[in-house]
Amino acid sequence: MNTEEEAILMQQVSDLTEQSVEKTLRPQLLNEYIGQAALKKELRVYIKAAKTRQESLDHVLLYGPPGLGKTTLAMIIANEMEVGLKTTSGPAIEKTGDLLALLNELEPGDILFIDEIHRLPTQVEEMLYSAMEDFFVDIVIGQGPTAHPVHFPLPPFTLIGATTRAGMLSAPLRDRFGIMAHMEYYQAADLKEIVRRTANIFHTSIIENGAYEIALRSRGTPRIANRLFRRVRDFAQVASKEAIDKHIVDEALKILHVDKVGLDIIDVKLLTTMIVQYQGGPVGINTLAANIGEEVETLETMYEPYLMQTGFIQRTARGRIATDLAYRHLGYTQQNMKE
Ligand SMILES: Nc1ncnc2c1ncn2[C@@H]1O[C@H](COP(=O)(O)OP(=O)(O)OP(=O)(O)O)[C@@H](O)[C@H]1O
Repeated sequence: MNTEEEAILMQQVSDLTEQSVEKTLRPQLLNEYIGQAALKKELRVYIKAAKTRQESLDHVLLYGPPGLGKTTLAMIIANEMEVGLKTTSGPAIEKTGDLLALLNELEPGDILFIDEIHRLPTQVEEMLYSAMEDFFVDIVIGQGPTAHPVHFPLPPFTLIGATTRAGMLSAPLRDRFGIMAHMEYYQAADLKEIVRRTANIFHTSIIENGAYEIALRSRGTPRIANRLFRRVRDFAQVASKEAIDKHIVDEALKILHVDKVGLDIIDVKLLTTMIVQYQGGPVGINTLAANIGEEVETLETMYEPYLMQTGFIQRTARGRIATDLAYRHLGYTQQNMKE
């Protein structure tokens, strides 16, 4: 095995470890799901009503930035409804036959969870319309003169779609979801609770100010909070700290280049490029992506939403602009000079 193959294998092992850690950390019921109070309250009503009527839950669209707990929530809904769950993702369903195979396996009331639903091929998406609305699909079997339509009834089921890009969903698909659930970035107080819960699962002591400091730097995102917690825990272990406190969090996150408000190297690179090379903008996302060597989609889904939410950049018709807050945060004046 050459060095490149070894690096790929190591990355795969690390991805698998991350995934299995995520599974362990997933809350199972709404009561254990921290934050998103308004959404949970709504879901409780819909779940209770559907169960009382002994009907399947209406189709649910979960949308919002990555790592906020969409997959977790889909699993919780299945647990609360006490039904089976089949999980897949948009890119994994390549042909209508793939979708049909999934639909065919559903028991009455089951949930089909499609992550990244905005990436479904058009034909597959079109097949979903009648499946969602009237629980049937019409397919054509055979080719040429022998081709004939077959009507395929389905059991009532719930489709839960998750997307980071609700705007990319076609109107006919979007309109077939009866429950639209917008996932919000988490408040620091909720993230602190998530960090404490994770510490508990890992049998690690954490002091209030340590959990809060991780929360403040987690970009409102549980997945990031859990990841930072695990890295800080490594530093605490090597430093033989009995409990994680703010001091060790500060030290570890300095080494990891995560700043006081959670910006990482790429955020800083993005803002600095806007300020230094483009006088704060407006500048197009393609230009920015090319400049800092990242994919446009990565910038649009992982970085931009948080930078906009926290007021570091604004989106205008002519491109992105860096705000005064961004200048001040990075120590620049409006003349692009480091203060
Ligand atoms: N409200 C919450 N309370 C506790 N832990 C949470 C919560 N939301 C998410 N998590 C944890 O954060 C991690 C990421 O959650 P999840 O995979 O559900 O996110 P996601 O929104 O589906 O992300 P993506 O769309 O990128 O797959 C999981 O380990 C999960 O346990």
